[in-house]
Amino acid sequence: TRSTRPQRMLKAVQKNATKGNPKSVISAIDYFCKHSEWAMNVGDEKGSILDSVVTEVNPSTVLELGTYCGYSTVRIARLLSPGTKLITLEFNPANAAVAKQIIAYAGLQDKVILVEGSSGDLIPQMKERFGITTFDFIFLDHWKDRYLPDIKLFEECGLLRKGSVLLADNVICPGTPEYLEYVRKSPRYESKYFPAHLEYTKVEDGLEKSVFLG
Ligand SMILES: Nc1ncc2ncn(CCCCCNC(=O)c3cc(-c4ccc(F)cc4)cc(O)c3O)c2n1
Ligand SMILES: [Mg+2]
Repeated sequence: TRSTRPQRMLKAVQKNATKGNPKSVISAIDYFCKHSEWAMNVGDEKGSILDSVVTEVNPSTVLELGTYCGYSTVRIARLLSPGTKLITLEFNPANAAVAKQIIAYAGLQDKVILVEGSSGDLIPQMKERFGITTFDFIFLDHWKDRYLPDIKLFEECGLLRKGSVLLADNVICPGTPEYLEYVRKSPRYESKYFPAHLEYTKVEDGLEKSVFLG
């Protein structure tokens, strides 16, 4: 049967990247998406903004919603301090299987906990299953209509502390209007928009960074 796009992306990584070299894995995926097949990774332009926010926060506890093939997982994990792990949630088992192999190819498997399931089910389990009190950094890149219910879930579950940083992908394209309205209007968040483009295109998109004020 025909291979899937994530499987072809994995093949491109295994062919063009150097094992244990995260930067080469990132470049191989970006090359594949620019020259072979578009895929919904955060990409290099928005990825550089992601890098700068992760570096600035230097988080000890990290959560990613929507692993897909592991591109942003690799981008984040490569910047974490020794001993720090990131938890990434993916509900599609086939994508999770590809992501696991791409993360391992980058040599970052010891810095990543990949959990299969949906954010709505897993967020309330974070404390008991992973001993998390609060998250320092959260990257939202999953179902766009889950961004708002999930940020409210973070508040209800006491998973945010004064200074927790949430970074949301695709706030323009495909768009997350209710989420944007919430974080920009709420007195409990300080929000900032980083303009960019939809990965590998000239279409307008951007990242919204929201700091929880407690
Ligand atoms: N709740 C829950 N919990 C856990 C989960 N794990 C996975 N999922 C489901 C995630 C499904 C993929 C999400 N990502 C996107 O849909 C996405 C789309 C585009 C895009 C596409 C076509 C265009 F023409 C233009 C833009 C670009 C992006 O950068 C995107 O990130 C989960 N859900
Ligand atoms: Mg995205």
